[in-house]
Amino acid sequence: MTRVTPDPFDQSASPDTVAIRWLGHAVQLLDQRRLPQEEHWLTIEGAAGVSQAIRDMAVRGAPAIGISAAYGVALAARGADERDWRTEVDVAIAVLAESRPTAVNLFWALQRMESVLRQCRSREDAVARLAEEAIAIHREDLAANLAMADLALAAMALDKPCAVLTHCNTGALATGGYGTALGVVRRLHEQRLLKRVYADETRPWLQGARLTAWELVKDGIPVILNADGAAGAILAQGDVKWVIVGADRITANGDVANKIGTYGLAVLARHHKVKFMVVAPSSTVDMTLERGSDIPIEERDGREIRQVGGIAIAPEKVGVFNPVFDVTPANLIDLIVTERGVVHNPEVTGMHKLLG
Ligand SMILES: CSC[C@H]1O[C@H](OP(=O)(O)O)[C@H](O)[C@@H]1O
Repeated sequence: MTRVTPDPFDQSASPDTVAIRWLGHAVQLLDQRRLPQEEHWLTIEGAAGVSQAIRDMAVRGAPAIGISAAYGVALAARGADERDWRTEVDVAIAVLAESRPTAVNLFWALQRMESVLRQCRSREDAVARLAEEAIAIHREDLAANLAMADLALAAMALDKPCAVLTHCNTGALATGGYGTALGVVRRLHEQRLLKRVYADETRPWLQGARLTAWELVKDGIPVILNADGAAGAILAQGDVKWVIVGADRITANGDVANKIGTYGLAVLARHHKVKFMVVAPSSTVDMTLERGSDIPIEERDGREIRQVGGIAIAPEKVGVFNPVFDVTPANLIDLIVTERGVVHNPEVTGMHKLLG
């Protein structure tokens, strides 16, 4: 099936879900805290607002965080004083870097923006060039997702439709469009190779229930929502052939930080002889860190566990442990797919052969 690359900047040309829009003077973010009840767009005109939106998870998902931060830097140049513009943009980059610690795409995007900033000779120049760079980061992410979907399907070499299971939300909402792991699910569906996708609800923030289910139902892709605790029983049934997830940071040895619960899923997949695939752009690979234990893991407020939708489901005073990512060791992963190529059995070569 031929696919026309959707343009995230041309809403009329693309029927696909879009979560980030660049207006030139502002960035618009589809507020993911309010989905699926409401499609509410935030219009943000400065870097501090973008940083807050990332922190509060109005925008989330590793690539989407990086893209938003890049637009935040572009906005900082626009709003800067003629005399102090360089210092003001530097401060904005520092503020954005504090937003969330785990997804390396944030730091990767800020580094790209910083190196363009270093080449700018005037505020006017910076306004134009930083916006161009942010748009390039956005477009490249969408292109990477489409390329990864092709590479993943080739590696899966399916001769008949299969069921898969996914965790969290790795779709258009989490990326520059189309999705990473969910992009592979979309492509399987387009190629009539998807029986159904099981979507873990993904406690505590419910990215699976609120976002993945919303995206897939909207696009007519057969999805079954399940409690996270049901994943083992689903894999035991033998219907699911692949677990497909995204990533927030992949270290040089092929370890993968992803949404909390991913590690348990990988253990279950190995036990049930189900293949385990990670799909992430090269902007998620951090070759400066050797292993997963080096990755800073974000812990969020205990209210995310004690409450659901603002309603208490546990005693207010109970102690809570709320790490929002875990690390899956390379030896539990069968395949890592990036837009630059595929790594089979990453425990053997790590990411060195592909990106070293
Ligand atoms: C396409 S990567 C999405 C990635 O982001 C998620 O985390 P969060 O919702 O906290 O930003 C999760 O780890 C996903 O795999």
